[in-house]
Amino acid sequence: MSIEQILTSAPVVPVVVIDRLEDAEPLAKALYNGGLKALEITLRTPVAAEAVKVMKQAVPDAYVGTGTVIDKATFDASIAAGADFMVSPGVNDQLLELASQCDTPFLPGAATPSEVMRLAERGFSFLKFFPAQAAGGPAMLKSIGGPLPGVKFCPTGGISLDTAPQYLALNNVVCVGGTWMLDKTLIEKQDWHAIEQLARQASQLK
Ligand SMILES: O=C(O)C(=O)C[C@H](O)[C@H](O)COP(=O)(O)O
Repeated sequence: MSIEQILTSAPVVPVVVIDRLEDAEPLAKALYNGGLKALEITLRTPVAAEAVKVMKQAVPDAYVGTGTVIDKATFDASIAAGADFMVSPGVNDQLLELASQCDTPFLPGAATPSEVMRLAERGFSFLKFFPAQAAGGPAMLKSIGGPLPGVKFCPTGGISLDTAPQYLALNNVVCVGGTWMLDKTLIEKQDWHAIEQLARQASQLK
């Protein structure tokens, strides 16, 4: 399994912040049944690593990865949870070293041409562009694609249902990350049917 296969499995990667472990199974099923095949579970809450394990069992054909991988602790926690891939908002030397010794696909983050070039030099041809909207949005990515056409991106950060198509239209974008389908009120109410509908809407974006 490669990061390319994972990122091309659907146009949108939902970036999940999970607060209640009991939500993990129905939430994963709603997202997957709605057509979102790769799920990024941020390691920002106490139950996140356990939620990854639960989700992998609930939707065995999905790619369940971790997000907010920022240091050795979060890297190791991802491996221990059986993550199918790992996403970082940026990168550092320690993560590059850990990733080079590990088969699990890793998607580091970059927001400037120099960061993109350094990661391309290390062999990465797929990167997270974060924080997408704040770092210049589609115009910035289009500009980066001029001199650096070989690197493809999953822009994430501040992207909505309305702005996602502007990113997806670019040659150097494979998918976008977002949280808009994870409506907090619907999750609070455990309205999984409505979440599935939002996921389906996202999965049909072009
Ligand atoms: O946790 C990480 O590793 C991150 O990089 C942050 C996420 O990508 C953003 O939380 C996306 O959230 P929105 O801006 O609502 O789309």
